[in-house]
Amino acid sequence: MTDDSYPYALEARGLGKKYLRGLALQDCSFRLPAGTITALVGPNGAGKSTFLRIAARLIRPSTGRLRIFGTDVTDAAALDRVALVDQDKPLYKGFTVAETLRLGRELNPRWDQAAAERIVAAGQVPFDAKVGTLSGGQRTRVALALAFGKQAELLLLDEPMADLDPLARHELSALLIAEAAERGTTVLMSSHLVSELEEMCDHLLVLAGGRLRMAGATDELLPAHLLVTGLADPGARPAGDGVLPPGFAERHTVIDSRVTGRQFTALIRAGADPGDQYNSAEPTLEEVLLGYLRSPGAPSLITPDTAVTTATTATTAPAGTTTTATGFRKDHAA
Ligand SMILES: Nc1ncnc2c1ncn2[C@@H]1O[C@H](COP(=O)(O)OP(=O)(O)OP(=O)(O)O)[C@@H](O)[C@H]1O
Repeated sequence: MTDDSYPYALEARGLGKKYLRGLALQDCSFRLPAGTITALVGPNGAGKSTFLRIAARLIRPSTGRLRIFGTDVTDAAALDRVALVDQDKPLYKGFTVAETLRLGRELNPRWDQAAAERIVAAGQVPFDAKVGTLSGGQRTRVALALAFGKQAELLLLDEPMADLDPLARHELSALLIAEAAERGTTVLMSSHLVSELEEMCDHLLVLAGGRLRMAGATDELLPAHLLVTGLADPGARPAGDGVLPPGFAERHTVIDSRVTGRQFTALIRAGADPGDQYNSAEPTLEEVLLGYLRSPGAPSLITPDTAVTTATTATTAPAGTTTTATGFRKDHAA
């Protein structure tokens, strides 16, 4: 179960990954409090799967460090505490569902057979069916059953609901939240389905172009922004800051702006009052996410509970080397 004495499930400092084709992740620094359910959001190719695969020890970071409940990810001890449900859901096609769960039981000393069976049974997946004959959604269910059976403290889910029908998605999300809440499991899940994220997640991590754009609790991030609408500058081009009234971009940190007809809409950081001549309201999660996804160059926002001090973010480890937690622990122990 979760180590109550260690407050952070994940702590990344200057984390980066370089593939032969280029950088997939660069200089990511943040921490996620234990017990949170976090949405990992970003456009295609943003680096989400790369981050999840580093956290699951499937690939090594090229730079920086990642700690899992205080243990460096390069330490094999971190593996017992983490389960990843990968986009590809690699399972043995020739095994039946029951044999797959038996394998899980034999490989994991803390195996919870009842939890694993509950997840399979809720989808009426036959225990004697071969995995290779299951639909994509049924395979997802078996992969989630394996992850929950393992009783991992940190559950990493890479687009877990993508191939589920809406009913199954709804039922499985509820089951997942209930199971996670009962055990205090920390969940980090990537998804493109904002409605699903809104229901399930209390924290957000937004990546774009391999860089961290936003991190924090949703109930802090949303009030940190305002969605402002008003009359667009009539002489302006219909794109970018040009649509905004004169001086607006100088007075506010503008994340994204658009024009529809004669109206502009701007997502800005809350702070200076935009004034009575505009309508302003707290944006929804979808409006904030769309704003950051549309404007990858916008200034990033990392809330204090997810920020790490920058003193050691420059620490790097060459690809393929084993890092130790020593300096990191010193700076970071709560
Ligand atoms: N094994 C690999 N070798 C080379 N490049 C890779 C590899 N895996 C990923 N990449 C590249 O790294 C970048 C990030 O990929 P990643 O799969 O992490 O993105 P993602 O955010 O999960 O995207 P999606 O939403 O499409 O799943 C992409 O440009 C991708 O092409």
